[in-house]
Amino acid sequence: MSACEFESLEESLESHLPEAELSEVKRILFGKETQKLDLPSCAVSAASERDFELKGFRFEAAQEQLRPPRRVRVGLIQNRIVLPTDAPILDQINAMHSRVGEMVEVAAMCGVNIVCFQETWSDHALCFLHPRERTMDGVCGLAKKYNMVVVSPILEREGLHSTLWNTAVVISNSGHVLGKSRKNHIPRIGDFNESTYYMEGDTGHTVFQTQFGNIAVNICYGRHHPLNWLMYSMNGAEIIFNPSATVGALSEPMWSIEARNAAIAHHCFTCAINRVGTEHFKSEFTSGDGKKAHHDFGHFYGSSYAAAPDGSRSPGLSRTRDGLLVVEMDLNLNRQISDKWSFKMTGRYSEYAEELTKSVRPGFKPNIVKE
Ligand SMILES: NC(=O)NCCC(=O)O
Repeated sequence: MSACEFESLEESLESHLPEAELSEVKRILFGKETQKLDLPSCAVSAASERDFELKGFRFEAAQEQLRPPRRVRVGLIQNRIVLPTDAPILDQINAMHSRVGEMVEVAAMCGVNIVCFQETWSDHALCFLHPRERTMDGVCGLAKKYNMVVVSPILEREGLHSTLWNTAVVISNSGHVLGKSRKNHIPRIGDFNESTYYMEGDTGHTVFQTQFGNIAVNICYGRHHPLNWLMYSMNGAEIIFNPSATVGALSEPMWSIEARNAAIAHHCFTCAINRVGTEHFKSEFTSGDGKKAHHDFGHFYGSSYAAAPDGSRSPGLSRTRDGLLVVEMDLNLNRQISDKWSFKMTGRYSEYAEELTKSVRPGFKPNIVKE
């Protein structure tokens, strides 16, 4: 079986482990079990007709006496490209818009309040040639129509000098652009040599206050930087989205750990969304890493999931299919876990800040005791 045919870790465990062992394995691997959401039958049949996976799970929090629950439904959308990479650009754009549009419609049927698409969802190559406004108009319309906050990661072309940023635009459920978060760590690894075309983001660690909670966006490669997650959380993020585009050979063993670890470390929810499929390019390319010239990046393995501050995580979407993951989270869980584990209270942040500042200054001498 090739890497792009293997459906998912969960499916493999379920089909091979005896029932009694399966629940223990899942408890140890995935934490407290997330309950399946009862999704409306119109949504289930629409997803099946439109040929994408639909899954829904709930993270529970304890009932509190002084605060009502703060339940939010989040939708994570992963999708493959619709047309080949050499189809006319406008056809590719339109096809992608209608594909994602029909998935958002199903998210609305499922009562989703905040939806997040994968990194540069309307495609890297397209966005270069494609004025941002066109993408934005359509997405703002969806946000307003469905009363949904939309996190829309795009390629942003800015200003007279055409600076290119890898940006997530956050659109309020009113249909207005609330703001944007630019990718602040740009990869220089393998075929992801993005530093040749994107600038390092300059929007800091912005958090967006929405009707459904305070959200932030840590784009793709930013998830490898623990301090990046920390800073979104320091600014009050209750849910941090990680729209990504990454391939199996490079990052798959890290995928299930990084966003989940951030949820644990910062008492917040995190949502990791990855592209899916293998995309072929007519022209061969190399990335100066000793590999032979090739026509694709490898397999984008999907596997989008959400993680909670108590260390639990939802099952992932498929590694091979388009999908919508609906996750209900009670944001009260963040403070409940913070009261229990107190990482924010016990963290020695001013001490780290002081030592860190010294360590990046010229002449820094590491604190090592030698015999
Ligand atoms: N899109 C992107 O930043 N990819 C880099 C590879 C990775 O971080 O897994």
